[in-house]
Amino acid sequence: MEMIYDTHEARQIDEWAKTSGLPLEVLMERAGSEIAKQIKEHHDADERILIVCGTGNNGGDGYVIGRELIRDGYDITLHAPFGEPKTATARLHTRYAEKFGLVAEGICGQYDVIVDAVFGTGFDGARFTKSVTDLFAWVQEQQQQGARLYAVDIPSGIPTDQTSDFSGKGLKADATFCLHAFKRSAFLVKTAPFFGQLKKIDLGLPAFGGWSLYDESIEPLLTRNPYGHKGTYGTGLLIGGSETMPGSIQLATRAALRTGIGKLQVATVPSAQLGLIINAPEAMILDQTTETIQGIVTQVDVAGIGPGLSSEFTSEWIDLLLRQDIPVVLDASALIRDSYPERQAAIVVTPHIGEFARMTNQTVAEVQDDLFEQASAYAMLHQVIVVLKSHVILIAKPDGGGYVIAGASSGLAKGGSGDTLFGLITSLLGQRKHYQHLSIERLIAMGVSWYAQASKQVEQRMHPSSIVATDLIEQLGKVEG
Ligand SMILES: NC(=O)C1=CN([C@@H]2O[C@H](COP(=O)(O)OP(=O)(O)OC[C@H]3O[C@@H](n4cnc5c(N)ncnc54)[C@H](O)[C@@H]3O)[C@@H](O)[C@H]2O)[C@H](O)CC1
Ligand SMILES: [K+]
Repeated sequence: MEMIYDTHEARQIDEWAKTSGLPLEVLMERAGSEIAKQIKEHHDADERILIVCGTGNNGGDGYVIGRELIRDGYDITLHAPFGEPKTATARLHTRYAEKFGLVAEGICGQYDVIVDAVFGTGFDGARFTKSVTDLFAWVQEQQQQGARLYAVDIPSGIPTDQTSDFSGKGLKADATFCLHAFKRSAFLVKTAPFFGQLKKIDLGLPAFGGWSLYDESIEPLLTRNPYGHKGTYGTGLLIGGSETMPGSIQLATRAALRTGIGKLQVATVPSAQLGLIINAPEAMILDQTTETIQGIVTQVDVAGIGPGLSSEFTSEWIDLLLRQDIPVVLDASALIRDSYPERQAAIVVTPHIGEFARMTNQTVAEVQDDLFEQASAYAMLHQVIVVLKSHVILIAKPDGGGYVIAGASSGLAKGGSGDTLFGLITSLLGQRKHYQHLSIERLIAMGVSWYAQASKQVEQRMHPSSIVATDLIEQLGKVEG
């Protein structure tokens, strides 16, 4: 799994390397030479390559890249618009690069490739001077004339951790070489488009830190125990649906049934019951009353509540579920609590970004700007697992870390997707006994990955605008791991 860092973690790993005996000069050498290698794989020595270097270590990386390329006979111009790098590490590499004939020059004419080594994690957005704006405008002009732009670590002008002060001004790369770990802003809605293709550069450091990009195989979810019976895969209870919103609970039910739960009980209203008889005859149907829920809750392995629900008893039912020693999934209209009881079994909340903004008394923009921190803060404060649905899906763990699942189809940005994901997560948590080797958060991440992969596959046969939740549910069974 690839790590996702904030500025603090990026500094910490540098510090760790230094105190463990590996100086920063070596990391810079690795970063620059690995990036140069990748550039050589895609470009010939006769292409005009410009490397623009800043005054910090990002600029130092640029000098190493330039040195490696010039050594191999590439046509390199190195430009340092704000003067030579000032850090000791970068200066060491500047001096060494000079021995290869690499010195800062002026810019002239059109370039085929531009390497952006101006600002990395040390960029200060509050200091946006005219010379920076002019430099960015010049680079953009070059891009319009056909230059390809590669960013080192982060596209210049882009903040690393959160985007609340982001001016919208920054270089827009075709690809970004992310050093050692991805940075948070590569997954934030305002800044993600600036990164282009993400390429991880291995610096040989150990994995460390809280957040990672979930990219593991979902194979374990698709393998069944040949000696299993329906009891092996748990019994789930879903509570949802109302007379005006009978559809959501049907989608949730069908998604749960398609993702392996052994038995499923669904407490819903009469109009939704009718739909379930036709569309999900495998489910067992219950009345949506306190008495019925009280009776069944002691006999299930997981309970999920919320989709399409509109009842004056919602709060009472949530209390009932939380009193049992089983995982509980809260979605949609069940996302109404501002505190949660201390308990052994997991509590999972699955808000979309709008619901999460309401739950935390913020605007959607405020949440989007600081997505990782917001999700982590809620998970840690309330000791719950947060599945936050945005353009990416974050799974925040109560210990402060989490997983990001990216790459789902844009066709999921519509009604019904959330109900599907809720059904899937509830179903997997009901099968905990079968998946004991996985932590609950990894099980959820794998489930979300299953959902994202299915959505991508549906995209191969229909336009994202046309995809509906039903297509996705059908596809779940066809994903191969
Ligand atoms: N482990 C790793 O990932 C490694 C990363 N490396 C690279 O180091 C940079 C971070 O370096 P740092 O020196 O801390 O900061 P920057 O180079 O990003 O920039 C600081 C530099 O820029 C000046 N500055 C900041 N904001 C502005 C502004 N708005 N206008 C003008 N000037 C500005 C500031 O004064 C400093 O001089 C990381 O991104 C990686 O690329 C290591 O090379 C290897 C290990
Ligand atoms: K950069």
